[in-house]
Amino acid sequence: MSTPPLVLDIDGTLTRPDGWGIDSRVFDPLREWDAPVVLATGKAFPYPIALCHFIGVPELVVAENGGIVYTGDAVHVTADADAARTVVAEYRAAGYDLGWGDDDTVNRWRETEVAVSRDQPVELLRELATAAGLEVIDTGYAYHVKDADQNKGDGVRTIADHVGFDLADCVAIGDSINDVSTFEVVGRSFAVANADDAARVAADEVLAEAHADGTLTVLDRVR
Ligand SMILES: O=C(O)COP(=O)(O)O
Ligand SMILES: [Mg+2]
Repeated sequence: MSTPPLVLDIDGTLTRPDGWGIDSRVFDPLREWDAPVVLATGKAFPYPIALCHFIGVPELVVAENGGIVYTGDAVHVTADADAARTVVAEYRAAGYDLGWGDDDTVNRWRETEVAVSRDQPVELLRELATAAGLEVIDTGYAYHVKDADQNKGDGVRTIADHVGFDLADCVAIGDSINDVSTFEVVGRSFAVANADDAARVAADEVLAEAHADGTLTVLDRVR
């Protein structure tokens, strides 16, 4: 059997056992992976691009939960942030804050949604988002105010079509609700042990190992 293309979430999936920072053990196996490696994340576009660059693999990226898709030769923008920015402005006007400090590097380059820190109260945010026809998803790393149509799975499909690999051959690994749409489009899906309930239910298999330990286990098994 040939090496399968990979679709990898970042936070919770490539992270160290404490949940923060990339586990350096993933760098070499990914750089040497003999098939496409797609990073599919909720983070803003520059983060997964930089990670591909520093791993040393071609840039194939789904960012902002599917709002931005990079096929290696074209950027596809599938959503816009106007409605989410309005919701967040209302949230602020009610006395709340996004929780990232003045410079807000979490949202500075974000084009199609807005992320709010999980240490901020979510009830009013959800209410305002629902009233605007948007949703709030909790990835375990941030609340994302976004268009409900925007998802990672559609972005993965766009990349597979452009690059020319078969989704049925792909192996995906993830940890949260924003990976469910990815799990639905690929051939085989794995949730790491730290995954939330939505990811556990959607995955073909829930791993015994957490974070990068789980991901490294899968890489060993499917290589
Ligand atoms: O941006 C987040 O909240 C989580 O990022 P992830 O999709 O790479 O886990
Ligand atoms: Mg994640």
